Amino acid sequence: MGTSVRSAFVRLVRGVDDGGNDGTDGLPLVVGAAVVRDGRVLSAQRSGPAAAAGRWELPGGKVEPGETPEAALERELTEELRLNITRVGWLDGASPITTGDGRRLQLRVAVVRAREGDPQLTEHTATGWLPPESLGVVDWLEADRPFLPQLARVVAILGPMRGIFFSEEAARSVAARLRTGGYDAEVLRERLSGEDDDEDHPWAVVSDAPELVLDTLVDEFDGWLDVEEEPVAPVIPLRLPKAPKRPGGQPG
Ligand SMILES: Nc1nc2c([nH]c(=O)n2[C@H]2C[C@H](O)[C@@H](COP(=O)(O)OP(=O)(O)OP(=O)(O)O)O2)c(=O)[nH]1
Repeated sequence: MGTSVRSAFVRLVRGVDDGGNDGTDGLPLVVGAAVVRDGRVLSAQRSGPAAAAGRWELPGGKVEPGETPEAALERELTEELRLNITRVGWLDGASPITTGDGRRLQLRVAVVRAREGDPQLTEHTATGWLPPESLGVVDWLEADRPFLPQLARVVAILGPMRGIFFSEEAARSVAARLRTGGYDAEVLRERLSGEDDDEDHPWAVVSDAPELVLDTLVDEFDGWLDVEEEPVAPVIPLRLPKAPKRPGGQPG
């Protein structure tokens, strides 16, 4: 990608970050992971402090000084639940948090995949996998609630494939075209602010459209298809009989 395109992208992302009117500007960041597996979202029940104990959250925690939000997510998910994650994209928006001792923070949420293995409890008292239509059944921390409608839509359509674009405009145009064609489509932001790295993907369109449809739009809007690798099931050797089976073993 050329420098001018990249810096335009960086400005674009920063502009979106700065332009928010949700009162979260500049507040220290807490990142939460919506781990999605088999169409369900992992929720985790807090063990403390007293005011939050028993309530549900997206596993994660505070971003440490000098740490990227992505690294913080990976660290927290390993520490708290022993899960190795890959990131799918950041949901839009940030939500203000006021802690029990009066500190103000902001919550951002990423949709992630966990490689393999079940979550192991180290800090939480329980975990549960919620289908998108039942996200509201648990008692979420306040800051998580604004994300639930968006999260439900993304989970409902999250397939193994998505289109990636370097401009928000392209991603939103593709999503609009898909919706016009009768498909569901959501735009996810791939990172919080412009880090200059060719490997980083700025905007993703998640849709239930068939590959051919998404592929055509990806070509037209100068993006590419990102195919999520599905875990490969282990091959269990079949135990085949060595001879034809006949009742009583008699020749037929
Ligand atoms: N992890 C997480 N914290 C959330 C969510 N929603 C929400 O309001 N919070 C609040 C609870 C806490 O006040 C704060 C995050 O604190 P934490 O205790 O999880 O963070 P941490 O692991 O970095 O903790 P610490 O040991 O540094 O205190 O954000 C959420 O979905 N996930």
